[in-house]
Amino acid sequence: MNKMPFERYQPFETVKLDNRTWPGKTIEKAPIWCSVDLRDGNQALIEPMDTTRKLKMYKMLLDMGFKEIEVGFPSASQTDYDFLRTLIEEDMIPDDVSIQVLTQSREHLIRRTFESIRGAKNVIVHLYNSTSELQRRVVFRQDKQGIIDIAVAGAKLIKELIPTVPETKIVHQYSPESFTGTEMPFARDICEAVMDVWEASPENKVILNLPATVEMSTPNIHADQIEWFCNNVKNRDSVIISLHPHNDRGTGIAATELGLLAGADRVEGTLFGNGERTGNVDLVTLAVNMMTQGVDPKLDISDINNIKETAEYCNQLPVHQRHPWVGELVYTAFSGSHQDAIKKGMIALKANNSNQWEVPYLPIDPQDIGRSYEAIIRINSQSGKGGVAYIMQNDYHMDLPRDLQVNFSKKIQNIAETTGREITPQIIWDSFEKAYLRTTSPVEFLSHTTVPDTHAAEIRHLTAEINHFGEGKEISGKGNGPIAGFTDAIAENLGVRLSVEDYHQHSLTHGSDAKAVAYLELKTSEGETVWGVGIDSNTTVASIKAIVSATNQILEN
Ligand SMILES: CC(=O)SCCNC(=O)CCNC(=O)[C@H](O)C(C)(C)COP(=O)(O)OP(=O)(O)OC[C@H]1O[C@@H](n2cnc3c(N)ncnc32)[C@H](O)[C@@H]1OP(=O)(O)O
Ligand SMILES: CC(C)C(=O)C(=O)O
Repeated sequence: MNKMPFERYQPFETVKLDNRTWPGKTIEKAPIWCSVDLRDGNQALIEPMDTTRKLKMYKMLLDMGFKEIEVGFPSASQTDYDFLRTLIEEDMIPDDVSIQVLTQSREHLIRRTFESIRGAKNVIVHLYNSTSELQRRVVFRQDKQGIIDIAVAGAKLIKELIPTVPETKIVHQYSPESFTGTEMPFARDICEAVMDVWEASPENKVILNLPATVEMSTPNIHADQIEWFCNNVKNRDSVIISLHPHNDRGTGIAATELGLLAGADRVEGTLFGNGERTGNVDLVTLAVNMMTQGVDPKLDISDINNIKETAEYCNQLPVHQRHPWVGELVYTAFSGSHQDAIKKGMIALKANNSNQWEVPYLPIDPQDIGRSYEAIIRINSQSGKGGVAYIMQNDYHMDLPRDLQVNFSKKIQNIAETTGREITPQIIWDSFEKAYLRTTSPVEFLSHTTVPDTHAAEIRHLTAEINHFGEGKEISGKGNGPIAGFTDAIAENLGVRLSVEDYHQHSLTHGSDAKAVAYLELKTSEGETVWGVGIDSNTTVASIKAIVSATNQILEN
């Protein structure tokens, strides 16, 4: 085996943080959410959104309840600029919503940014420059002071330009881009230098956005960095600490949740995690995660399928079938023991009549976010009797007795193994009909009458009209009821000897056209078990049809 070149990489440096508090905390309220779909998400697309797509995304973000939306990098592209002008000129920004615009700390870009926001009511002007040791050395070739100078120059120009937009309330935001790759004391120093320019105060809070521009460490280190920063930045009550995690290591959600425990107030991210490389942190997952802990997420995710379809349209990228909370397969169990537990959990839930959700393998009620129960159980060769019984119950209202479940699931298992394919509810029903509902051929029941015996009141004589291999026939027998009388008639007239071992029935529908289903476990004279099932509006006839079905199985085998 080839050795992996691990020696080319260094472990990420830990943060010296005594008495960290985040491990013992829980998330108790939603953060301030800021969607960056139209900027960070958009800049990572194969084909950036056109105006139609941008508007569709923007409107959906509003519908979801976002109050802060980064609408673009207006100084970087004419499309972003024009889109912002459309939002402002066509009065498409609600009064309680702030639009956010990104700019590098470069004079011409900042000036153009201010031109783009003319006429808007609430704008977050988002200034950034990169601060990590690597970027300082390789990209900017500047020492720490040089990097602080870039940030301060941009901050000063922004302050200077505020009078040019008198109708606009400006909130300041600064990002030490690549924060997580920056020495913490330097990150603090550069942020404080910018805070000083903007005169941050409790009344004039500055947003300090601390990006994990590239996710490079385990989430606990991210949390330590955030807690360190919250503890060490001056005038904590004058700043809003914002997270901007990416997902390079696949732990963007964990890093964000731990970052919130560590003291952050705000989160920037995108729907389903679109964004550079492996994406920004996924705000939908974060919000639903919160809901699962009994916390109001303050975002409306009640129609997650629509959010997904819109995001897929706008981004022209699919959302994975296993994506948390939204993927096509995430509420579906294929494996037998999961299906059995889900089926029992759903029954228990109904019986408890409680509002609290509690079903094994289903961490939320799919209906709470607009998904259905339709696909929670699907059948393949990994499935067991519980799953098959669930489909019969859920899709066809047939509550199979346990021994029939065992008998039937073996047949389904056989089909699944032979075909190697998923077994749809329709195939399950067709197989059930073929196996147990064989009520028309070679024997078909037409009608029956019973009369009491003239000597023994408990004995009744039954006469039945049947079709037998296509020919009308009258058969008769006796017993203590119509079922016993019919099995006797079948034995005497057709030579098929059956004894009833077990009997279950329930109604299938309600109202005047109500039907009943009867499940009969019968034994042949050779001791073989045969299950027959009959459906009819008359419960006695349903049972007789079940005997007919068992008879037909024997006659045809
Ligand atoms: C982590 C993030 O996602 S940050 C956002 C990134 N998004 C984008 O880049 C999308 C939009 N960007 C663009 O369209 C372009 O990059 C523009 C219009 C902003 C700038 O274009 P250009 O000036 O032609 O080129 P380019 O981006 O290569 O400029 C790099 C220069 O800006 C400097 N620079 C980069 N970022 C910053 C910054 N935040 N503040 C100040 N200077 C910066 C670089 O050091 C470099 O300087 P140099 O030319 O002296 O070496
Ligand atoms: C501009 C900043 C916030 C950014 O997009 C990043 O660091 O990923």
